[in-house]
Amino acid sequence: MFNYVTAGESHGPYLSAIITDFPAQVPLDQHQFWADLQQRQRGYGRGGRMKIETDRVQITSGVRYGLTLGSPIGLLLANRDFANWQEVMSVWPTEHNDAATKSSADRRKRIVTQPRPGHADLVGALKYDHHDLRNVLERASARETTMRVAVGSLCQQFLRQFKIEILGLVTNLGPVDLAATDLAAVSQTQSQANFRKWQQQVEQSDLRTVNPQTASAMKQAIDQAQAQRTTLGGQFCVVVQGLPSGLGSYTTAAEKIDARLAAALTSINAVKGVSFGDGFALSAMPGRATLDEIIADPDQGLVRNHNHQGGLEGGMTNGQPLIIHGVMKPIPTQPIGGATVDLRTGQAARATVERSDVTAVPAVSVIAQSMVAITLMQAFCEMFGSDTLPRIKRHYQDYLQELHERTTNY
Ligand SMILES: Cc1cc2nc3c(=O)[nH]c(=O)nc-3n(C[C@H](O)[C@H](O)[C@H](O)COP(=O)(O)O)c2cc1C
Ligand SMILES: C=C(O[C@@H]1CC(C(=O)O)=C[C@@H](OP(=O)(O)O)[C@H]1O)C(=O)O
Repeated sequence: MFNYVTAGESHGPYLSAIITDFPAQVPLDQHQFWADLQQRQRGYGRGGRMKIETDRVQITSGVRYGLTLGSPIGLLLANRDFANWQEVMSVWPTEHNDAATKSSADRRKRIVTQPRPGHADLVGALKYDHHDLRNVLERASARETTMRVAVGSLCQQFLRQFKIEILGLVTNLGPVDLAATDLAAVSQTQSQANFRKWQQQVEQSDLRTVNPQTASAMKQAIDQAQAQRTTLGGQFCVVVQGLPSGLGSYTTAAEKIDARLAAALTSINAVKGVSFGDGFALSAMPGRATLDEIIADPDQGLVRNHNHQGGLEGGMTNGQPLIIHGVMKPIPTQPIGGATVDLRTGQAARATVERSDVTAVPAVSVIAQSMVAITLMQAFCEMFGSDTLPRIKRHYQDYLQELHERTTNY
């Protein structure tokens, strides 16, 4: 089955990934690949690290002359910041990595013993018996999501072959909301050309949102948070157009596509909640107002009068646009540090503070878009095969034809 694994520490020499069972004969566009990676880097409110890095991930195997081969696809990216961390992040022993605990030596080695609340530091150190918390935080960092966006970009290029388009956008940042009508304009877009326009608008906005006034209010909120030496969270929405009905399955818990999407999105650092369609608002609605009623259309087959369920029924896509909402907590690292305990002494301390973002909600909307692409491609290949693109296309066309006949000929 199509799958992937990533490796790499935030300030280590490289990030890498291996994708297995990506179908053969899929044309890939290198510029689109890099443009998707750039989207993750450019959001307003990020810290200094994004100025150091240029995430031009290299494809090292599995692709020849722009076409996938069906063999494992290797991805590799050198961390530019490693140049400043060669000693600290050395793979092999160096003269400084003995057990010395003098504070000046610690500073040189950047040993971390004061766990930051809101991070993996404390639990990770106890679980894996690390005494330098850097052994935890380097891998727990969201730097790893670079590789997920790289994998997701290839998945989006595959899905585009089937006219499936995905867009992640920011719908809230701290105190500022995108108006529900603005979001509805995106999620209810009918034509592919218009959806493409929304995609372009989001990609050009450094807040990754669709209303310039909202974007500028969000920027002000970020500037204010920075001036107040704190951070902000927010919300995002991922909209998918052009999906067939039937991805996922009601038959087993593991196959339910809503469960798989929720797992994929909550696997992103700092994402604390996910909902579908009208989501939490459904609880306040009378049941009769929540139905996406079924109507027979002589040309299109069976259509719906609403999309309260966000394109999902019974753990399967139902052919309506997929609408997923997610929430990101505020960046946990605070410039003033949080109260903690030094694990070396047991004394109260302030958490270690390293350079940090003020917010990363625009980046999260890109990562979420990628995770949705990965999850949908997995379900798609389970249903239609994963050997070659032309064969998958034939299976897909057969299925669409079958659905059309079944829902237009009575
Ligand atoms: C794109 C992105 C950038 C992030 N940048 C930072 C950061 O600069 N500083 C920080 O403390 N946390 C940052 N985080 C959040 C932490 O990675 C995350 O909160 C932490 O690993 C703990 O995971 P959890 O919040 O899922 O429990 C970022 C997350 C994402 C997705
Ligand atoms: C490196 C990235 O994000 C990082 C995610 C992150 C964290 O704790 O998650 C902390 C910061 O790391 P640093 O201390 O190196 O600046 C962010 O910059 C990235 O998104 O590529």
